[in-house]
Amino acid sequence: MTAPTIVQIQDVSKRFVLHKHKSVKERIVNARSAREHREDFWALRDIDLDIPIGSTVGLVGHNGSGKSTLLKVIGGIIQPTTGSVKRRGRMAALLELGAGFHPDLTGRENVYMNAAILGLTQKQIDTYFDAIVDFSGIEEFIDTQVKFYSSGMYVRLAFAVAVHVDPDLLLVDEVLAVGDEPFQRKCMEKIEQFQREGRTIVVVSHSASQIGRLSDKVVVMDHGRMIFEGPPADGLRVLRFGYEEQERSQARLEGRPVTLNEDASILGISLQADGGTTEAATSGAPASLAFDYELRTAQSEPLVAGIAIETKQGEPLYGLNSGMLDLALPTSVGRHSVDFSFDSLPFGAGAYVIRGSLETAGGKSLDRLNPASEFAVADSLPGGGVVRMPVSARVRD
Ligand SMILES: Nc1ncnc2c1ncn2[C@@H]1O[C@H](COP(=O)(O)OP(=O)(O)OP(=O)(O)O)[C@@H](O)[C@H]1O
Repeated sequence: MTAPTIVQIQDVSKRFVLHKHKSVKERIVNARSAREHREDFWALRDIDLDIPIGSTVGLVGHNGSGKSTLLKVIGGIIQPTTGSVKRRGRMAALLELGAGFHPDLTGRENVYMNAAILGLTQKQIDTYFDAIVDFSGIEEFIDTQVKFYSSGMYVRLAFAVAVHVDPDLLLVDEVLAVGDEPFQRKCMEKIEQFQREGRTIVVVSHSASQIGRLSDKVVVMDHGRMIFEGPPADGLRVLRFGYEEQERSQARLEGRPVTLNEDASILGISLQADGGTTEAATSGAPASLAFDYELRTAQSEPLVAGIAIETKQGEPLYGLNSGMLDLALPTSVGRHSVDFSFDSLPFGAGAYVIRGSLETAGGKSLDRLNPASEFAVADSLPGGGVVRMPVSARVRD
């Protein structure tokens, strides 16, 4: 059974018309036809997306890929050129700086105006007002016109209003990055509270760790198109390495047919412990990574095998290649294996992803496997965080 949706986006595209002014010279030369040049620009193309009630969706993508436009379309702040958006429930949106507040009004007046726009009655706003100001931490400036606010103060107040109007759907666009560290933490805690309360959140962020930590689902935008929708770890990998690479590696892991590079391919990279391949390791115990590759053409240049270990959210933890160890790899046709051995696995309890690359010493990529495999670590050493170190302690005095 699929969860009921709070937002349904069907076949949405958004076109902007760009007005390109000709250069002065062109205008003089073609004085009579000196009208400006209009050009269509599609910021969103063919978007279909259902957002289930109670989910947190992270919108990611490179600059200009259409994340903010999609968020504004979801929020009804801009209308799509084609397609439809259905939304239910009360919505609060924290979009780019400058949207929402009137510069000439004071913080207090803006809180009242903003909360009223979001559907609160005068009485409800009176009830929430102190909590809003308290959360924002800017009570000293509440009677100052917001045009004199710093961007951090502005975001503090806007976020405080957004989270106190009891929204079913909260839209957040990057603005959290503006606040200082303690305020960001406070916002994250509030967002986590919203998640526990079953509210729906759509967040645009360039911070992979924020997206990885918050989202149940990631949508990757690329040139106005949605190129991926799925688990955050996979989405973040698509963002970093591209859709093609993620798809290819996934297909290879699942044994689906893919066209391999003619010359060489990585057959697999797996964790070895207690004499066999495993997906379960123990922190502090010895472990090794077996890197298996096949050459179909003999290589004239030396080869370099690279491995990387990351968290499931794609945060890099460790990288190594055979070149750093001055290890000469076989370059003849056939299957070869390299073992990277570690005396003690330094990771804490959690799930980790291995990826790898095979290239020539001159930097030509022969193959990449990303992800190559995953493993889970169980703790045996005391400590917290991602890293575990053998430790002892004694009282000196
Ligand atoms: N009002 C507008 N008129 C014309 N073009 C626009 C308008 N709004 C956005 N665009 C264009 O649409 C594209 C997508 O913009 P959008 O702000 O959605 O990207 P984004 O993925 O949020 O980028 P960023 O990470 O840089 O914030 C950009 O090329 C942008 O210049």
